[in-house]
Amino acid sequence: MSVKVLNDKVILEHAGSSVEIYYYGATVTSWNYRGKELIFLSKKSFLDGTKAIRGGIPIVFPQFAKASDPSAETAALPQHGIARISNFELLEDLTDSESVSIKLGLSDSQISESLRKFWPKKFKLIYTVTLKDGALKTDLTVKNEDSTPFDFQALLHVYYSVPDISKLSVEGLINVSYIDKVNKFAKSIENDQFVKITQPTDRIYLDVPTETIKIHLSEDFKEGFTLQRNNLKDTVVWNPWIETAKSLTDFDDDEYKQMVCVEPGHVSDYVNLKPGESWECGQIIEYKP
Ligand SMILES: O=P(O)(O)OC[C@H]1O[C@H](O)[C@H](O)[C@@H](O)[C@@H]1O
Repeated sequence: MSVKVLNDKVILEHAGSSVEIYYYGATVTSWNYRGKELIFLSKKSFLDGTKAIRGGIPIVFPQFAKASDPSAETAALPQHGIARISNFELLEDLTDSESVSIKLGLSDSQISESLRKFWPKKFKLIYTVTLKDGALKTDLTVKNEDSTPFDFQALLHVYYSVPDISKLSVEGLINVSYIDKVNKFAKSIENDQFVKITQPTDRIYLDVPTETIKIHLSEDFKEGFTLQRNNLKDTVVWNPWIETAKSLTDFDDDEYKQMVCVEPGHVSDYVNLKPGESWECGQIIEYKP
């Protein structure tokens, strides 16, 4: 069990597994389970802090996508906000017999002037990443350190590594309403118990009541993940598929076959946080080999 602190990232090791977290965006870029990589990271991703990391688990805050309402407080921010393109600092590491974890922090004083002017709020983020045997837990706390309330959205943009997209299915979304971003933002209801990805997919599932979402990697449902969400009511499912993959400069043309994003978030409206108050959310991902 150990925590290795390097110049650009921290590596957690526990029971033959490891997790890598870059300071840039506090982005988890790898979860290696006893020799097997479980998290997708594009081979064309930038890792030098010049662009958001393409893959891993970027943190979306305080705005998901671009704000649709031009009067939103976060409307001037770039796509997916500030967190994924800012350098977090290591606050502490904590280990016990069952897990190893670190806390990373980001305050408004640590973000660039050019970003701060788009959202001039005083805030603090604390992000805790915990590795257990077969489980990865990530928790985010948002603190309002300003003198007035502010609005925000938050999402944990997990890119799962998928051996073969044609065998993948996501379970736990049946009967849930969703906004279909690839169909002019039309609202639909999910009819499938096992959602397959066979085309460009970009859906915001709203107010998902399911306690555990399952991501099946194999058709016999043996290998896969279970996802438990804390205080994240919505879930985005994204795969760019062929044409969008080709248009992304930091994503290889064929990589859409090896990934799926299942992203718990609070994105269908805003959280309004009062001065001095904190808001917490998180996820626990368990891997079943
Ligand atoms: O290309 P990015 O800014 O990293 O966004 C990647 C994707 O994130 C989310 O899944 C959104 O729902 C998609 O619309 C978006 O394309």
